[in-house]
Amino acid sequence: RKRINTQGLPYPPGPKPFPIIGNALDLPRESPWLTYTDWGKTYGDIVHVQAFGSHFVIVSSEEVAAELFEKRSKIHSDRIVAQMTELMGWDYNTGLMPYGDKWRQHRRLVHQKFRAEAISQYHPVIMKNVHSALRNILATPEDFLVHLRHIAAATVMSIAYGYEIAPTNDRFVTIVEVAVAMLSQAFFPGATLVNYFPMLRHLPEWLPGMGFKSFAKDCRMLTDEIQNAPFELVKQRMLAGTALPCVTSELLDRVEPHGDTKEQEATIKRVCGIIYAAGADTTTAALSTVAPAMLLHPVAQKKAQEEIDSVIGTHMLPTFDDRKRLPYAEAFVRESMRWHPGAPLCKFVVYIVKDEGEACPSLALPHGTSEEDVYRGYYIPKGATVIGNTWAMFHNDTTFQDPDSFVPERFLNDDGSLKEYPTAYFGFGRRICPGRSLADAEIWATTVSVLSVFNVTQSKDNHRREVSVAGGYTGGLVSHPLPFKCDFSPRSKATLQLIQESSQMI
Ligand code: HEM
Repeated sequence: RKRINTQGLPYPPGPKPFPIIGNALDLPRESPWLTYTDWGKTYGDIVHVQAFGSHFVIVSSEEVAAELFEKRSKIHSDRIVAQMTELMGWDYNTGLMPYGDKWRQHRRLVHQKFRAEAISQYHPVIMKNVHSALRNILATPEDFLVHLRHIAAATVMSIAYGYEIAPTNDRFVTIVEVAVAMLSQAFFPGATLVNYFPMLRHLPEWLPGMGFKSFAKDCRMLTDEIQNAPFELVKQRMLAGTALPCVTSELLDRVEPHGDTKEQEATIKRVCGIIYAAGADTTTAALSTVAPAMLLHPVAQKKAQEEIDSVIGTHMLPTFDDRKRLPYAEAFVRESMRWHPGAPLCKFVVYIVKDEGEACPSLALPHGTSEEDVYRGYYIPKGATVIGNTWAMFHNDTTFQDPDSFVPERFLNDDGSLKEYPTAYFGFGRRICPGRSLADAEIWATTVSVLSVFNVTQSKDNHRREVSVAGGYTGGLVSHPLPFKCDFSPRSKATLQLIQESSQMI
């Protein structure tokens, strides 16, 4: 299909396309962020590639992101839905819906429940789950990643469904993890031919090359279950009078009996299904960065601990009321987010955590254009996929001097007060993550609580030699650290007691 450049203007610069297939052979199936970053260095902060008539624009600077995603948000807030997304049943997801009335309706509901002013109602559940993780880390420190990951899933399931997840292998959590992993394999351009040639979906499954069909069918069963299973559980509990207050029960209470109740319930199912799908795995990935951030940066770790000790003392665990009084700890949290941005639905490079640490690139969930646009004299067609390269923005040395180093001080003014914080971590413009205040609260509470009670250090072997940290991050739409070893030791007798007694604090 040929797309006409109606304005006769050049596309933004990029690698030279071949006839018909365009840059299809250049588009990487694996680790696209590496190639995109190289293109950014070669061609500039706005790059264009095309494949089989589909156009892709890659944005590598905050300046271009602000112009396209903020100032021109009316044009740059669509999503280009890959065929596989739909075939796998992921199109129920607010984040993957095209810009329009249905998206607005879903987004409004998520916003009502998760806007910044609404988050304090969730502080107790966040702290309860953080404290429980501290006790679990004390009991089985070797499973610290499991315990940190539990915080996100437990919090979001409690908020969405009033449901307490099992300590391990929870059924609902597992379904989301598997379905997100499947999406991550099939979502990005170049993952499968059906994303370029939608008509392939009509060919029979037994033909060679049609493996995507059974893959999509398996995933659809999971995406149906994500929406239905916890929703039905809440309905049963409401009938039995045992439901705990949660987003699902509150929205069900507001169902208009004289309206289309089926459609209203379907909307609630989709919205709550996405809170749990968008909010668990992403936050988990961010929380998992707490340990490498502390382990690899002992000086910053100690400085943050000294601040916590001097402001709160060693006989109390931090609370949200302390947040404003801990600027260095806040800067530590922000630097962890910059150093390893954990945007969802993005690909990260697998990296080895060496002593000095290496960062992971990420790409935020791509936007799409609903109209053609002209920027800096370049033509951007309607229906183009516009990708904000968060990692490139967080790791450019103009904004962040020596970007691969972990320096919390970069977020502090000379007087110790906090500087403004770049928000690209949570995406851009009208599609910016509506759950960001909740996620931010969880990341802060977890980091500061772990800092307050534990020293995180390198593990030692039987000969008391330090075990080198050989870990890394998984690839995929959401990236998690690969298992690695480190020691969590209570900082003192007082902090040991604090952890042990933390269950009585909320
Ligand atoms: C550390 C955790 C999280 C990160 C890094 C993150 C990041 C993001 C990013 C980068 C986007 C795409 C923004 C864009 O298109 O420009 C997004 C969208 C979204 N996020 Fe999050 N998120 C997190 C947690 C959450 C939580 C806790 C929730 C739910 C309560 C949530 C719900 C959503 C939804 C519904 C969308 C789709 C928004 C839309 O397309 O309009 N996220 N998130």
